[in-house]
Amino acid sequence: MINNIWFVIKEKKAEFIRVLIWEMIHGVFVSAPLGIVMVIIWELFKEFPNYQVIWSVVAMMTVMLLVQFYFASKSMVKSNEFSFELSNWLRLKIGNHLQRMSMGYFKKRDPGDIASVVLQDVSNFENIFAHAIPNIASAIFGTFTLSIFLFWFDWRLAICLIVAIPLVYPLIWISNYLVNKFGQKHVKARNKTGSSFLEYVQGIRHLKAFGQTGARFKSLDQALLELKKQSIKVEAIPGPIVLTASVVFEIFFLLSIALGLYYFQGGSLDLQVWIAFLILGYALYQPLKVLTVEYVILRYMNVSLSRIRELLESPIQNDESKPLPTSFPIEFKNVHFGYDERSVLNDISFTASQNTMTALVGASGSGKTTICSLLARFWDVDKGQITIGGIDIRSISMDHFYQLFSEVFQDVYLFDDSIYNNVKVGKPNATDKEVEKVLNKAQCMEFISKLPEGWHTKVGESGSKLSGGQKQRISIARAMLKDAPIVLLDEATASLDPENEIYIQRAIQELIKTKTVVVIAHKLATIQEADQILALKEGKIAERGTHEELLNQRGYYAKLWNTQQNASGWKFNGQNEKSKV
Ligand SMILES: Nc1ncnc2c1ncn2[C@@H]1O[C@H](COP(=O)(O)OP(=O)(O)OP(=O)(O)O)[C@@H](O)[C@H]1O
Repeated sequence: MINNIWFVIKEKKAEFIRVLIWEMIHGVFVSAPLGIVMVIIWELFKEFPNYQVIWSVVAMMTVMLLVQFYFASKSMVKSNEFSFELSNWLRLKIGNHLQRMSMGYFKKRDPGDIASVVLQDVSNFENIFAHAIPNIASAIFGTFTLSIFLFWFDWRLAICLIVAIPLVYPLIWISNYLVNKFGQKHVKARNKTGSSFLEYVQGIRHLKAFGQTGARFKSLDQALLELKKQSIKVEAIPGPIVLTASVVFEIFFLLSIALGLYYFQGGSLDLQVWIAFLILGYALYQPLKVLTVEYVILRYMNVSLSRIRELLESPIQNDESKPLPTSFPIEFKNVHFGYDERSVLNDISFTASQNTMTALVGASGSGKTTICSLLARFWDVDKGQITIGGIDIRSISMDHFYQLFSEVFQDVYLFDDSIYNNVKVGKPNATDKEVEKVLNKAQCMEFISKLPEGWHTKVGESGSKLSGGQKQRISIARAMLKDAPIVLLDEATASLDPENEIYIQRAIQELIKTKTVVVIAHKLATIQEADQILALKEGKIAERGTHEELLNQRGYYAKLWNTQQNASGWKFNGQNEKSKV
């Protein structure tokens, strides 16, 4: 557990130790007045009490109480500030780490689970530093201070009280085991509920359409029931442990009373010392009870710490800073790649010269998207190499790497913000003039002028207030503003009506001027002008050349072309029959 804490906060150790020192001092000042008050009892038991001494002790205690108040408020503020700052810092650290991980990680791990680490586990982590550790530090030092007084008064009775502490250890061991076991199950149930909710809410439109809301709700209901069951179990663990620990402490307190009586009757213990033990002995166990509860909580939080650590230890993509490319031809050299065990790309080699257009075509599943994903480093190649300007893309730092690309995908992602701000994502310091220019070039002004607030109109979540074609044009404007030397286009016009398609084709022509372009196109008619066309078949390049060259080969590409030409004659006339237009 300590290992996990140290690992997660390694850059913040010094601050943590400073906060801990405040807590320790606080713990000492909570217990010290109790020991000092015994001096009054001592004095009162004397035949001629010195009231001067008693007044001095009262004055001293007043000062100590003020100091205690000062340290209590200081340590509370400091530990809260530190924990909030720490959780904020940790979320950024995780975000930064996630950014540098390959897409493979996100495909394998449930996004709801990742969100749960960032939100729930980091909240638990915050509680460790805001409550658990401060309480534990203060309890340990409080107990330590009282123990010093007890040993000073009478070591025999002090040992009798202290001996209870190691006896509670087996309980701690059991709690470790139980909390680990049930804590993991609880976290699993919590994640499952989160994911089920997410899936339910995201898919509610489709569930309604297919009349499946009831069936899906059942699985959500089951997840909630499981969470309830695991929550009860995890909540129930501290109860018996804390209770048993309390019983052990009470027993040893009673034993110390009996032992004190025995020594008192035997004449080896003064009455005032015995009274001191009756008071301080009881007080000694109070912080220890707090300690037991907090320790069990801390063990549970350790499940969260392990999850945070596991995420932070997941490998990131190598991004050593080597020389940056100064020209932008792309080269695939004998690239092999598979998502899992199954090979998807086999020995892919091609060069896309600077400022030329390379089109990827082929049947569904032939590997077109995978080639673009490897080029954009969503994944890294298994074998072979991809270079830009002669430099292996794995050795370009991620920050620089993403500046090399503009991507226009079919699946456009827009932020729930204004059109203006969505476009400015491409270049945050762009002037209004630049934004206007790209919106014009991307054929957006025509529909923006009809919106109530022009380019300040909010687009809704994921651009829900705009049509597919409008969203795509905005994403093209964003890519234009970024003005990156390489453009990746993925089926940008696949599902558009003819009018939108014309607008988008115009916008794309503007975007790709003087760029190195790699385009995935299902509509072969749109890439007839490409400098080279790679026809992919089952993860291999079956043919390559210009449109004319490939048609003349009368091979795979020519077949695809002919099929599409024929398919363009499909007409829906009510009975799904084929007829030439
Ligand atoms: N994330 C993934 N995990 C596992 N397999 C995948 C993943 N993405 C794609 N595949 C598989 O890799 C193969 C190539 O897929 P890819 O998406 O590159 O094909 P594509 O030519 O772009 O297809 P489409 O034209 O339908 O988009 C397919 O068999 C697909 O099932």
